Amino acid sequence: MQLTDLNIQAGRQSLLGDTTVTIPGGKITVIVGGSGAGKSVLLRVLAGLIPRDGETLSWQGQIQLGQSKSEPGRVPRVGIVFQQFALFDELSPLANVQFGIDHRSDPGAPVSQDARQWLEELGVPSNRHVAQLSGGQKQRLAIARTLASDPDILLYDEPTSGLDAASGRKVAELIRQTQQRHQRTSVVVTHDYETLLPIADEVLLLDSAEKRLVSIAREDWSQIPDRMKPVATEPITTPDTTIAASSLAGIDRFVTATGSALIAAVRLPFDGLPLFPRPRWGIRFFLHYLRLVGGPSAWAYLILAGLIVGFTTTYFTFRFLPFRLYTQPLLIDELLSSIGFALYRVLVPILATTLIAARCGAAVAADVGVKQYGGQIDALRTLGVRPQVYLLACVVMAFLVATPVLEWLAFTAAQWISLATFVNTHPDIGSHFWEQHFFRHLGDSTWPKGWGWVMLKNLTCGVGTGTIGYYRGASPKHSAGDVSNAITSTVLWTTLFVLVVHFIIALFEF
Ligand SMILES: Nc1ncnc2c1ncn2[C@@H]1O[C@H](COP(=O)(O)OP(=O)(O)OP(=O)(O)O)[C@@H](O)[C@H]1O
Repeated sequence: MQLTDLNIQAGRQSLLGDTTVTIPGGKITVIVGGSGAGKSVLLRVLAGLIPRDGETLSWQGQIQLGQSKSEPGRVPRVGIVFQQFALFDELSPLANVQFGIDHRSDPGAPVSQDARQWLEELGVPSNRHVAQLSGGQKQRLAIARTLASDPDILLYDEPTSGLDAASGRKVAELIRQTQQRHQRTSVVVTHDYETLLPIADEVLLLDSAEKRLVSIAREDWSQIPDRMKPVATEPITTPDTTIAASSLAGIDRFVTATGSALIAAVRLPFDGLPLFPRPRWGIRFFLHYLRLVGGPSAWAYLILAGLIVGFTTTYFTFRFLPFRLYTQPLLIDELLSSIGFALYRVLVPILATTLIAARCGAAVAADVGVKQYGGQIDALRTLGVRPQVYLLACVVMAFLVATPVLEWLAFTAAQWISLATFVNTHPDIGSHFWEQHFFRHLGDSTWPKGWGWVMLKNLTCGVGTGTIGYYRGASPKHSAGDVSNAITSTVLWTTLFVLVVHFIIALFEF
């Protein structure tokens, strides 16, 4: 791997200036440096996770990754073992590794070993949930998943951090063994030089005073502790949120930062392509989001909402009718058909889509936000998967299916309670009269007149809610507070979006 004139900035602070260095292929290079020197940022630049013109982090220069070992013309795959592991928590250890295998750099190449063999090789129990694994086991699982995806270059970010000395040595040994067995170019960044220098073929020091990567000859390794100095940080400038309208990256950043449903909707067909590199993972993610958006807890919400609106409209319309004794016999059929019309075309759609926007939008923002904060979205990228393909496309499809179903549940409940209320308050008239008139303005009770308008509202609100939730969740997250802010702003934006959609559609509908 060849780095030429590499410059990296974090805000106004320069982390690396005009650095030219070669990282030897097929060997372990350990990059050491003081805390805050920029080791993790450098690794993320090498992994392709930081755009050149990022908001707070940016870089210039050339990074030549060399040749792919399996296919000389192809850009080499860079795999990364993240400091915080970035495992898919909702999947089992076995499924985490299987995901790596299914998205390996060369899908046509034979699989060297199956997921169970990878877990056995790296000593990870397969019968436990990811959350129940120890730090060392998670670290080994992260290594297994990355190796299973068959990268050409393997990056390790602080692989021994958070481990005791004995576990740290085991992980170091494991890196050495896997290197010998699988012959990958490996780059390890660490400040734990005592544990990791013994496995190094080459050592580079990220010299924070010189802002350079300096190669340290083996005979000088003993001087490393003295040359590693913690770095005084400069304040990070507030990002300039100006939209670079001309560049797609600028649009991407704007959409991610604001969850702008309109722009996202225009981009949606492009974001979703190619649809699912591996269909079975697409179906798995789709079912995950379908459960999240349209699962039984959502049914309870919508049925309850339908019951409330169906009861109040039917009961109070007749209860507070002026001069009821005289007017009711004249108006009762008209009122019933108006109630049916208002419930079907306006009240239930608004109530249902607003509830879906708040509840399901927040659920998606939380799910995607945690994936962003926990590094799972970056992990997807380094496994060669565009997160929009599995996450955004599946979120939107889940909303397309769930929104009409939830709205139908709410309307069925509203219809049922309206009938029950009417029969109870007008026992002498009965249910047949209700049935005749409730649907009078709607025609058929199975495909009522105007179902196309209702569907348009449902689908527009569903797609908008899903995209806003996704993009708010996927915006950069530096703390748990950012996840919480994304959820709050999703609720604000999705409910506003839904109300605006209803207002605009109503202008054409009536
Ligand atoms: N997303 C970001 N936006 C702005 N600045 C950042 C960002 N991430 C890191 N930095 C800054 O870049 C500098 C280097 O951070 P980095 O995490 O790479 O340090 P490190 O060498 O890995 O340190 P440590 O060993 O303590 O983990 C720090 O000053 C940090 O504040």
